Amino acid sequence: MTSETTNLPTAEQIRRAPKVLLHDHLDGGLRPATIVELARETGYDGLPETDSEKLGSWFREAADSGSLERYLETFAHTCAVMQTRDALVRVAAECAEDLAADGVVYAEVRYAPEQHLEKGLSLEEVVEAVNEGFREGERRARASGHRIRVGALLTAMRHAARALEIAELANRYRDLGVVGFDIAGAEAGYPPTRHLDAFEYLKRENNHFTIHAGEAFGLPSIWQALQWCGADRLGHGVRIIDDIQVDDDGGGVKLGRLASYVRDKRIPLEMCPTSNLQTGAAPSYAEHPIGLLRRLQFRLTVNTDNRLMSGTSMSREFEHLVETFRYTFDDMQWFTVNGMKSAFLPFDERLAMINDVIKPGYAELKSEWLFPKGPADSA
Ligand SMILES: O=c1[nH]cnc2c1ncn2[C@@H]1O[C@H](CO)[C@@H](O)[C@H]1O
Ligand SMILES: [Zn+2]
Repeated sequence: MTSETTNLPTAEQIRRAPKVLLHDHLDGGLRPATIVELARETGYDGLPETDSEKLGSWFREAADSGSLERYLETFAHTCAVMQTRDALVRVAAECAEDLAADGVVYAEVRYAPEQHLEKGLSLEEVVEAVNEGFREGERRARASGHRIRVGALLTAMRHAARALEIAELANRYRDLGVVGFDIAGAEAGYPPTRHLDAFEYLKRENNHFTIHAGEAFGLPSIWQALQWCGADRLGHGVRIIDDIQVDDDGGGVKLGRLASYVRDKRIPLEMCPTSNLQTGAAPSYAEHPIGLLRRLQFRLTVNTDNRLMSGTSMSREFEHLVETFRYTFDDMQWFTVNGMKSAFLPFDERLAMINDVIKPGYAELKSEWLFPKGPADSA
């Protein structure tokens, strides 16, 4: 057998490993250079920096605020340049391309259509432009040797009052590129039950939704999202650890009723470690609840949340986890299979992705240590 050290995935192997992403915001993942260009083209003069490198740093620093509310303020600039059809197509195409280049084989990318109406687009035009961009990005990825499938999640903003309308939109575009629904925005003061009508509508339509809950607010938010609203998954959900008691010596662990329910029912948790560090939902990678929840075998998935604001990617999230928790390829595969199991795709397609793409991909990576590297490998 190989030693533990040689068994740890390298950064390059992590990038090549097939990955599944369920929680990524379209307006949180723009390339800085694209923001600069779109601002110039569309006449937006509110950017804090016009040099793309400085702008990238500005987003990371401004988002690193320790508060979700301050973190969310940075989205004003990305949304400002995503108000035309062409801009939305471009941003969506680049998103799919960037994810594919990072080894993501399946992604659900979310955005709030209601935030892209300032220049006269209708909700339908927004959805169609983003879908067109995703299809274009998938084609470009394929042309450069990567395969990715991208589905859209339509988000309603929790402080606003358009959730039912957006849920109906998600239902109308079901099977046409939209795979589900979500609510996002400031959590404290905006409980998920404010939008109960939207969730009840989607349930009657046999549709899928996830809810941002248990990020900036604790157990009541998770409880409402699951037991009142009926969420299929939880965006973040890290505060579920408030319902788990660990003995001082780290030995005994006791789950409360809600934590037991989440684990027993295999409710998928969309973990976004770097984002949680920035908003103050977790103090450090080492102390991030993902470590404990992984040991307790909750159904965890690894996600980026906002690649621009967090200066991250799926590979980088896994690099941090490998470094912190010494996760192996088996752990990576476990998270990835969990992601695919929890996707809002039909069951047969999820199974095929697991058996025909994910498992063979990890088997190949795990076998690499058997074959000594030769000169051909450096090509
Ligand atoms: O981690 C998060 N928690 C809550 N809301 C978020 C998070 N990241 C982004 N958004 C919000 O979702 C909107 C649609 O994509 C973004 O504009 C942002 O306001
Ligand atoms: Zn999010």
